[in-house]
Amino acid sequence: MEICFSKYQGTGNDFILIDNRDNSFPSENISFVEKMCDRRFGIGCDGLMLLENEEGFDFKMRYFNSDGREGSMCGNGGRCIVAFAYHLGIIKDKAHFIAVDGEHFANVSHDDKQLIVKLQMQNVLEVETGDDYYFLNTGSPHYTNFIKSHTNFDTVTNGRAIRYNDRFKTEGTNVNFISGAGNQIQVSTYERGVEDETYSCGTGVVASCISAKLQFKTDDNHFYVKTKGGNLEVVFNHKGDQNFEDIWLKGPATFVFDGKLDI
Ligand SMILES: N[C@H](CCC[C@H](N)C(=O)O)C(=O)O
Repeated sequence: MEICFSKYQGTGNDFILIDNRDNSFPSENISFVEKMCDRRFGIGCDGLMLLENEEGFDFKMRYFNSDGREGSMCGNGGRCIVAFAYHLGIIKDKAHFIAVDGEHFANVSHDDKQLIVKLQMQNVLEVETGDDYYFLNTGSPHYTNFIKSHTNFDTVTNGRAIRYNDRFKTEGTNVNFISGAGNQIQVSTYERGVEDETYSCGTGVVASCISAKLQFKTDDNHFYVKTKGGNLEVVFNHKGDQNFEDIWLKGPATFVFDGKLDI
């Protein structure tokens, strides 16, 4: 069997995209998905996505972490699958799709050289606030904490210590480290399911902006975020307390190459 795929990246968070509208992809085969995602024995990516048909929507997004297991929502992945649907001609400049965490709207635009996708994320109704951390779900679970500077900061070692502590070792969590102030922050993320630092994490960036809003008590609802792989913007409506609505994640979603795999 031949599998056609496309590689995309959104601020360095990279994905394999497969048009599975005919349902031919062996998605139950965890070790096969894991191998496709492997950077040495496969194509290489942080996650793999299937674009499928769903009545009432432009498409359905199914997301797999690079460990081969179907995961929770992926913000950069959501932006990339919208770009993929745009290139396939399934959508024009607007998308309405369904993912594991519910329905999403998105808009596609261009800047001088790339495709920009703005994706609406689920509302956040609850933020756990600890002495030195926040913990919230933006489609995926995110632990966030603030550091003085990213210079010489070891995201992998520090992230792994939190992800595998007694609280999180079974279910796992993504862990974000935030530096900066006000509405301009830098974020690094240790991702569960990849079990490594990724260059950017969309749901993590959203969680970090909400945490920064609560931490810095700024009036701004428009955040500018630097990640290892590029810049993202987040806007939301803070309804008060822990209640955030109309959350949008915006940034480039870029086609890298197409390929074919014989299995
Ligand atoms: N990179 C993704 C997050 C994937 C979440 C996944 N690692 C998990 O929680 O299992 C993003 O852009 O939002």
